[in-house]
Amino acid sequence: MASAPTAQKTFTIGTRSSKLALFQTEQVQAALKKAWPEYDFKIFSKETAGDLNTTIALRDFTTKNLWTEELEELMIAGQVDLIVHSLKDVPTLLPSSCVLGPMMPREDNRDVLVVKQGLSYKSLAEIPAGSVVGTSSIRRTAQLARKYPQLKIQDVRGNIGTRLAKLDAEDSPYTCIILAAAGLLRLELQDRITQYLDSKNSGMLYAVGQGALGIEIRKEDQILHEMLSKIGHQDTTLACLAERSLLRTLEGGCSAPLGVETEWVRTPEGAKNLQMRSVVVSVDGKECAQVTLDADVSSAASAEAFGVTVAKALVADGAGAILEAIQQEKVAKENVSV
Ligand SMILES: NCc1[nH]cc(CCC(=O)O)c1CC(=O)O
Repeated sequence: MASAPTAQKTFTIGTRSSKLALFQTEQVQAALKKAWPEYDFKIFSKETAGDLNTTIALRDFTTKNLWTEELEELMIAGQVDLIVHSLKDVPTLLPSSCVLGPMMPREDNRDVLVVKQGLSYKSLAEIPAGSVVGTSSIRRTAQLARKYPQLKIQDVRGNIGTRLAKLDAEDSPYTCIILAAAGLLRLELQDRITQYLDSKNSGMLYAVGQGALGIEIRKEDQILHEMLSKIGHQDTTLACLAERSLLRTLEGGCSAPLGVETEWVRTPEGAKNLQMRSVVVSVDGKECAQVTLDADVSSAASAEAFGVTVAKALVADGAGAILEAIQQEKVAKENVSV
């Protein structure tokens, strides 16, 4: 019998208290319990600043750590041992004493179209010109403006249930909204998915880390690192590290209009490579930089290096100017609102 790595018997998992966050955390709890039955894993949930603020568009927040900071403080203080996040919401730079552990298999990474109840459109291409699409994501807004300029875009905030209710309300301005497949699938709302969006059928790429869970631990916590390795999935971890390295290198943070699509592909020589499609689009959809590359990625270091390579290629294709323009507009806005 393998020897137990620690005398600690109970581990506390921190999470936001939204339905989706709790559901995801219960999945991690169950996987850990199965892999390490001799230990107990209890859940501590907390509403974060991000949950409490549902009126302001996300991109207008100046602090990037809306969803993560308060839980990180509790972990650094030792009150929780690990934190389960939607990886998409985890900033690319973590506090120096925190790291992400090995990642569990990723859920579907794509965005999806959800059409208002009672309407029969089957795809983005079928939505009539002038219809309103609900999204508060600058990435979705920019890509829609580029590929579907005939559609109007309007903010829709709140958790998944709230957004669906806003879509379906009788006096709703929206014909459809765009959401991540993962959240709907985890909440067993797959019936609401009208169309899965990808590079081939709609040209819509997803957010860095989308569909994956980020499990954050204290950097020195070798024991939890070892425990998480047992439930981790190398292909997911490496793809997500590469995506996050790309975003970090572009320095766009969560408000960058960056879309990605990673996939493990066979090279003509039979090797397994990580392929990354990536796009940076200006908010009005008029400028666009895009790059597709693949590389032999077999370690965290090579995943990070690949992300940097893709970032440099995107900048060479014009991404730098697009991001700079967005940054300048943001600074101008902040000055006005003071
Ligand atoms: N930004 C909010 C958010 N963060 C994580 C998810 C769920 C899907 C995931 O795990 O990526 C969502 C909702 C959405 O974008 O539709």
